[in-house]
Order: sequence, then C-alpha cells, then structure tokens
Amino acid sequence: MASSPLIMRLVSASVAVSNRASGIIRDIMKSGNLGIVEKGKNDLQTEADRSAQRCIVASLHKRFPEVAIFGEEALDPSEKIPAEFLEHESDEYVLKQECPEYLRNVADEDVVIWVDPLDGTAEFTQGFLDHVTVLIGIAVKGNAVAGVINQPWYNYQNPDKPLGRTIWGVMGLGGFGFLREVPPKDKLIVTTSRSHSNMLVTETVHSLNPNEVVRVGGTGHKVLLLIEGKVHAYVFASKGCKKWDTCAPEAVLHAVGGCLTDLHGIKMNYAKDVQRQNTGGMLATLMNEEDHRGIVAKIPELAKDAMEQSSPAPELDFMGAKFGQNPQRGSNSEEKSNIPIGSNKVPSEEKKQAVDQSAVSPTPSTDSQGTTSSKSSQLSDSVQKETCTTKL
Ligand SMILES: Nc1ncnc2c1ncn2[C@@H]1O[C@H](COP(=O)(O)O)[C@@H](OP(=O)(O)O)[C@H]1O
Ligand SMILES: [Mg+2]
Repeated sequence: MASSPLIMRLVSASVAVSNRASGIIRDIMKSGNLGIVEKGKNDLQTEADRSAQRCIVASLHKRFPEVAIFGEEALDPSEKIPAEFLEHESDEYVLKQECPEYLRNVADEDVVIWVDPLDGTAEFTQGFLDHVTVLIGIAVKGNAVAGVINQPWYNYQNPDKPLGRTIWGVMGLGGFGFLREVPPKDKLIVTTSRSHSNMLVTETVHSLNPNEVVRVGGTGHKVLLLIEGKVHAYVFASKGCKKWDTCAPEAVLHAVGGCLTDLHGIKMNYAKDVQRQNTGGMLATLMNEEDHRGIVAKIPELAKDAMEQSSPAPELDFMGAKFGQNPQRGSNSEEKSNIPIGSNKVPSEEKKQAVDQSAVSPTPSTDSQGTTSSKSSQLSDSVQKETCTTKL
C-alpha cells in the first residue's frame, strides 16, 4: 500500500507522541519534583516542559529528519534521550482519514512544526491541571494547517472516565476528539490570560463589553473553550504569546471553521525564519472571517497602536477557498458522514454538534473549566472574582 501523504503521517505521529508526552508530564507531577526554573519575568520552565519537549522533538525528528521542528524550550540538542521517551507508533485512526487534496503533495521543506511541550506552565505549577495542554502545530509554507492539542488531565475530576484526551484537526478535513457546542447567543463571553495580564490586556477585553470574562491559563486551553462553545472570543492585547503557543490552536480552529489573527486581523506566519513572538497580539474566534473582522473592528485603537502589525503568512491555494474559511469536500462533507466537522456555520437550533466521537478521545466535554468571573461592562482586574474551580 502506498504510504499516506506527509501531512497525515506527521499528524498521526504527533497524536501518538502527544499521548506519550502527556504521560511523562503526569508522571513528573506525580513525583512532586517539578524542577522549576525561572526563564524570565513571569516565565517558568519545569522538568515536565523539558522532558515533554525531549520526547516530542526527538521522536518526530527521528521519523522526519528533513522537517524543521522548533520547540519552546532551549535544550541541549546533543543530550541523550531515554529510550522510553521515543514514540515509534502512529495513530491509525488519523491515517485512515483522507488527506485534503491541497495538502497531498507537501514536501518536507514546506513544513515547520511548532512544539509547546507544556502550555500553561504557570498554572501547572499552581495545580490548575486542566489548563495544561501539549501543543504540536504543523505549518505549511507559513500557514497553520494541522495541529494537535493534548489535554493530559481532562476528566481528572471524574475518575470513572478516561484521563486525558487528544484533539486534532486538519484544515479541509475537520476537527476530531471533542464535542462542538454553540456558545450562548444572548451574551458575549471573552477569555483571556489569567497569569500574564496587565492593564492593556484587561481594558481591551472590557472594551468589547463582555457579559463574562473567563480568565484561564494556556493558549491551548482557551482555544478548547472556544471550540466547545464556552466562550465567544479569546482576546490578548499582549506580545507575550509565541509561535509555539498559537500554531496548533490556530490550525485546530481553522479545521473547524474559526480564525486566529493578530489584533489587526492579520493572519500569523509560521515560516521557519519568522520572529517567535506574536507581536501583534492575538484574537481567536470560532466565527467566519467576516464576523471575526467585526470583532477586530471593535478592538480599540489604543490596543492596536500598542501592538505591531504582523507580517502575514503567504497566501496558500486552499483549493480556491479563502484563508480562514474551510473547504468542505469529500469525506468531510456532512452528506457522506455523520461527522459534521469543519463547518463555518453554527447550526441555529442544535445545541450540541458532535464533531467526532470515535477519534482519539471519545469523551465529550461538559465540565466547566477553570476560572470564570462574571461582571458587566465596567470590569476591572481589581473587581473580578476569580473562583478557580479546577485546582488540584
Ligand atoms: N508576558 C508573557 N511572558 C512570557 N510568556 C507569556 C507572556 N504572555 C503569554 N505568555 C505565554 O503564552 C502562553 C499563554 O499565556 P496565558 O496562559 O497567560 O494565556 C503561555 O505559554 P507557556 O505556559 O507555554 O509558557 C505563556 O507563558
Ligand atoms: Mg505556551
């Protein structure tokens, strides 16, 4: 049998290795020896970040030696990697899916993989375990097209259910491993950083007049809240996020018809030579491009002026579809499968939309995750109540 296209092999290897990395992270938490190092102001690294990155980068590099891989942590590349850190398997379910046509002939040199071995490190050290995710983002010619978000402690408060889950998506194929839900129509719920906030971050969120502000850790976790319908927008008026924070979440959003841009509405560039910081800030929604631009228009000039304009990713030919929209074709269409994935449209009546229940993690999310503070338009950090419900 001819081997699968490179992208599908990369995604299936990434799903498998994200599970191994997740196990390593849980083991380190269990050991109680977190090995915390301060990388910079408000920027921590733990043994779990280091070990998970060793596992992911070494495993992927061994199997795809010509593909560029960038991880968040600066580690010694000559370090010996323990054999148990190497994942040799692929996820068979991923390999059974049809590769979207525009990705079938991608070459090694077109691809860059961005790895955040443990997103939400601050929350990890504080015991907010379901804020933690492992992120593996796959970019083609600078565009985030495929990604894996692994949540090691998903369900940790429900011991009867399987611990952890893996969400993955490919733009043009769809998103797998979660239940897509529609957010409430009568309010605006915005999520932003819990541990890297400042006055501009807060004021920018408040300028959208949200009914609720959800402050939780991790870019991956906040994008999970978006795709599961718990929030309408993720707004971060800060240059603090990096390419490894946003590549996988952006790809998963694209896979289900959402958008992630800077605060000017410019799409991110994930080519290997780009600067690592997302200096334009970030806005993520599960909206079509037009509605997303509507939110961009509401971001105050003060916040936009404080952020740079990102240099956009080059246009990819997505089978004639515009970037940010989702080409729906072949096995991804609702007619051919009971997996209504990749739709830009949120059904008006249906409350829950099953995305895929047979993928890597079959359990749907119904839990409320993390910190929610509910207030009217004059929110300020000093008055927000942060009742963190998910601390270990
Ligand atoms: N001011 C800042 N300094 C350093 N890292 C920042 C930052 N603002 C955001 N980040 C990084 O962006 C990610 C999301 O931030 P937040 O959880 O606050 O929303 C986190 O990734 P890591 O946890 O992988 O380091 C966080 O460290
Ligand atoms: Mg991160």
